[in-house]
Amino acid sequence: MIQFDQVSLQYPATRTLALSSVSTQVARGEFVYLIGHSGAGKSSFMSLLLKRALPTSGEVRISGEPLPRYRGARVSLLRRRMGTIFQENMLLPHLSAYDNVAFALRVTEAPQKSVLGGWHERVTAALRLVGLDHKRGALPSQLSQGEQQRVAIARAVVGRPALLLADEPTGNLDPENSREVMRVLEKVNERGTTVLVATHARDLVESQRHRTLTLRRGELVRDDPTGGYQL
Ligand SMILES: Nc1ncnc2c1ncn2[C@@H]1O[C@H](COP(=O)(O)OP(=O)(O)OP(=O)(O)O)[C@@H](O)[C@H]1O
Repeated sequence: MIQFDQVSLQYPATRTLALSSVSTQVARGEFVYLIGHSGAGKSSFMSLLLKRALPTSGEVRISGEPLPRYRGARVSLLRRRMGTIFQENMLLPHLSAYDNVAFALRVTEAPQKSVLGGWHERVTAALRLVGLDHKRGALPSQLSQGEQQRVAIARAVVGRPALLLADEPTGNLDPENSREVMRVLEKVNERGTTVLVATHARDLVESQRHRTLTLRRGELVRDDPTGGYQL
């Protein structure tokens, strides 16, 4: 699903070397944590996958295809095949939980295809997956932080992405809500979506174990298939 081959990323403005010769692969269907101190390069790793940044050297491939070959409309297509979740859930404040999820489907799918696909069923299924169908009419301000983050997950997966990228998805949450969000991400993974989670949440990485990649000052220093939080 993801292949990094000797990937380095240096930001031109500051000349910061955010990633240094990183090589790794993530297979379809895996659940992988990306950990490291602040500034270690986790978000930069994600930015390359979203083609928000280009490697200074080396190659990033998704589904076997080098990312630089993706241009224009194909970049949009690439992003549609990826769901994203960030620390700030960025829900639209004036739309209900249901409409936030439906809106995502509307902007990512061709209209005729969506009609055939049954929007309503898909939005309902996504809200059920995160356990919030009963709150479908609530505005984000009427939901707890944890519930808002679960709506954000529903929005990220309603288009059935092959890959879900989550950058600090539990950053704003208390331990109970954090565990719940991680359980929902595991459910998404069980349905076949490859999940990559960049996180500082030691407790979660320790308790809900998955393969763990550790970055240190831009270098990939550890790849542990059994997981555990060791920086
Ligand atoms: N747009 C940018 N321009 C210049 N330097 C950047 C940019 N984004 C990140 N950096 C630098 O690149 C390095 C890696 O940053 P990155 O955001 O990838 O780390 P991180 O592991 O995600 O950190 P955190 O856990 O704090 O979010 C840091 O030294 C950072 O200051």
